Amino acid sequence: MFDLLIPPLIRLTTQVGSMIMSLYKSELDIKIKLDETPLTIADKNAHELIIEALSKLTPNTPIFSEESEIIEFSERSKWHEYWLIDPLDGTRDFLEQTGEFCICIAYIKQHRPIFGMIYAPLSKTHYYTTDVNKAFKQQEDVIQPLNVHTNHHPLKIVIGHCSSHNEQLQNHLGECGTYKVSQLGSALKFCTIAEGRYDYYPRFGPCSEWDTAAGVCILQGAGGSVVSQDGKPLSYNTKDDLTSPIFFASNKS
Ligand SMILES: Nc1ncnc2c1ncn2[C@@H]1O[C@H](COP(=O)(O)O)[C@@H](OP(=O)(O)O)[C@H]1O
Ligand SMILES: [Mg+2]
Repeated sequence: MFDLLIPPLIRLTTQVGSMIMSLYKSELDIKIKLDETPLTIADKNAHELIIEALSKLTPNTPIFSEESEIIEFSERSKWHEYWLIDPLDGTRDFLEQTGEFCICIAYIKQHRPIFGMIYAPLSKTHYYTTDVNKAFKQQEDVIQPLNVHTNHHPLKIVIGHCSSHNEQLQNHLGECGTYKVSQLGSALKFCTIAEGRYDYYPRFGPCSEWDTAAGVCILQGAGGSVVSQDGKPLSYNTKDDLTSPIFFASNKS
């Protein structure tokens, strides 16, 4: 199913990415949401374009986006399969003009992501999985398989920009031996492990199911994994609350 959907999804995300780039570095009104993250016209337009296109591609599949109206768990719990979207992940980085933002599209089945696509509009790079759960990177029509790297020495760790003061993270890093840490915005962190550029991404700060689903699937396809503190894979659409737990994304399967 996804092998057939990949070409239209690449066209869609490229188009949405162009719209996002047309607003990059311009002065935008910023609304602060309840979770204290910013919202702009770029997030809203991206949401609308993606919902419109996905509704045509798979008319019978529910779609849930970071910018959707709240859908109560009593309703969502009836879904066995659905699209889970972050139309613009890394809005803060988009506004701060770091280039570290992306579009995330995941397909969830029985509480697990079975397809993921991430598009980085600035570098015009797609990352996606296929029907046989392999992961690929596509840039200017060059397609390369994604494979994690064995641990670098020192260990190459990637974290979010807002994470450096997180006490739990600092304690955890203290147990990581010799490492070099870099900061990067958005779900592109998962892609950098899938590409073999980094080894490990521990996340203690808040984030939501739409922030992780596509990245988890891509990293798994590249031979890595994402687990919560109990060592189990992350589950989706199992509760009222949409926040993701503390997790550890790594180059280990
Ligand atoms: N206080 C908070 N509560 C919930 N999610 C938060 C948050 N602060 C940041 N996030 C999530 O973290 C994402 C950014 O990740 P990172 O810090 O790794 O760059 C944001 O994505 P959006 O930009 O799509 O809102 C947002 O969903
Ligand atoms: Mg996000």
